[in-house]
Amino acid sequence: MAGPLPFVRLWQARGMLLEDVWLRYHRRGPWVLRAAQARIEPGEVAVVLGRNGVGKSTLLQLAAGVLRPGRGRVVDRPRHVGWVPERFPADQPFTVAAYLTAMGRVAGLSRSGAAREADRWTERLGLTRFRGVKLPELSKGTAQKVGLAQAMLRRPGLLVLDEPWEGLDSAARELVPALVDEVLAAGGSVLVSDHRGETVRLPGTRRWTVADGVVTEETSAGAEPMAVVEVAVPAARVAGAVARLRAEGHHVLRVRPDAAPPDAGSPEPAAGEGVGADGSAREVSR
Ligand SMILES: Nc1ncnc2c1ncn2[C@@H]1O[C@H](COP(=O)(O)OP(=O)(O)OP(=O)(O)O)[C@@H](O)[C@H]1O
Repeated sequence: MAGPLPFVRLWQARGMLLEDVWLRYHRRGPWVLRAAQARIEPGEVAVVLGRNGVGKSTLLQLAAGVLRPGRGRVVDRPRHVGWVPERFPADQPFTVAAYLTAMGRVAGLSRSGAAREADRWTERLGLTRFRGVKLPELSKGTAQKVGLAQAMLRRPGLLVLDEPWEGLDSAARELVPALVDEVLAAGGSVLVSDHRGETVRLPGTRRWTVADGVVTEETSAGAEPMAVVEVAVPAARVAGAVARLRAEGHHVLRVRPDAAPPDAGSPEPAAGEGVGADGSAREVSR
């Protein structure tokens, strides 16, 4: 008998909710957002749309916890949030390696864990030769990559990307969908603003449109009830199976490489089986 089969589970999860959120920058200033209401589920991408200056960045910063609402609240924000601002603040006197290691520590990693993840992401984003370079000396595109790396140091339950393609070279732009996929595959969610239409390359199911202070949400899944399915596939065919599930519109949230399905003898799991009592379920079907 071959080794254990990878194990994929489908579930209905509870997501993050912006509940009646209002924000203005000054006490007597105009409200930038009024009574914003939006939800995102684990394993989903929400694309934030709207014309320049309408409040997309403001909405993303509220979701990320960078800004606090004047009224209303953000419910069930994941513990680890990766925030990539539109412009990485490179005016800090650290080298790339020192900055990323320090950010890993801020994210709660151990000293060795922070150094290891800083190394891993430096390499992954093609920043190795900039390790010893100070942030203010970086080009805008390289600094943006440092911004991406810091957001991924501790795998985020919510990754917030403000115009992530701005300023990146084409090789780095190709990486963005892969990073998004990784966050989704681990059961996280992704919020992304994009005025260039690059999000067609992402498996986006929700659209949050901001206009005149109001957020309107659309989702292709709508309020449809979600089915719970567990799928075991031979290890060598994981990539193809995941690609097919995605192509059919399912959300693949995580592949567990070494778990045996608990009900391998039962081809039709009972309704509701696997729904996240232990929070470990990892795939949504619609
Ligand atoms: N720190 C701030 N202080 C005061 N006003 C601000 C601040 N940040 C943003 N604003 C204002 O809030 C409104 C929304 O700005 P925001 O940056 O959220 O829009 P946006 O849709 O992301 O714009 P863009 O597409 O140009 O990035 C704008 O009128 C902007 O001038």
